[in-house]
Amino acid sequence: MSALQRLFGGELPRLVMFDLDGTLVDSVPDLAAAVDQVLALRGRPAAGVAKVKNWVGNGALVLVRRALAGSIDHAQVDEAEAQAALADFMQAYSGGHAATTVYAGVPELLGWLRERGVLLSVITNKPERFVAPLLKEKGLGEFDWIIGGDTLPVKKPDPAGLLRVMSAGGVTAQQSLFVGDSRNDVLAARAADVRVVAVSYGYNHGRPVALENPDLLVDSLDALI
Ligand SMILES: O=C(O)COP(=O)(O)O
Ligand SMILES: [Mg+2]
Repeated sequence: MSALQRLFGGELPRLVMFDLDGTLVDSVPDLAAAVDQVLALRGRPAAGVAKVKNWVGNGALVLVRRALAGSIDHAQVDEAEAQAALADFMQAYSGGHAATTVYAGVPELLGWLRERGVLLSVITNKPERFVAPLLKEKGLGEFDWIIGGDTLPVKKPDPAGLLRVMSAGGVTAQQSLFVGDSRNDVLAARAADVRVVAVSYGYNHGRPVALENPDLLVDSLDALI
């Protein structure tokens, strides 16, 4: 029996919802390049991949606020300045996803779930406009529902995206799984009463995601099959 079936008492979930950045794709190289362009426009030194990796996960506005602050704590950043930087970021990140790569094990799990008729969704805090083009460019195939960070009035850790998708699919929380890399993913899944698998390789603000107490922690997604 697969690890996924073990987690569901011998059955398969009917719906699997995935986080995107740090779970399906390693997108930090392109995110960092866009952040560094925003900083360069302001005459500021580049942040680089290592810092940006710890700043990703709360959406584009928080990412640029952290970049302007130069730290994960962005409380002091002026809102008008942040909005101007966000506009520059959206422009810079539209440059494409050439440096973004799909994590090992992802195509295998997606193919395995599709063969079994499991419903699939992506629920990410990345702005919605970037999501479908990125999934297409990386050959990750069709998902039944995509929710971006600006699709709804709230984003993860709020469970609204998960609730919306489960309702659209006519699927209960018991029949659903969330797969993510960060605290926000675990909190959103818990708030929706959905089981959650975490991947150890992603971005969790510099903190091991095991500390967030997922139901299962895997080093690669093909460990589920
Ligand atoms: O844009 C972000 O903050 C990261 O999004 P994620 O929810 O796909 O990890
Ligand atoms: Mg993530």
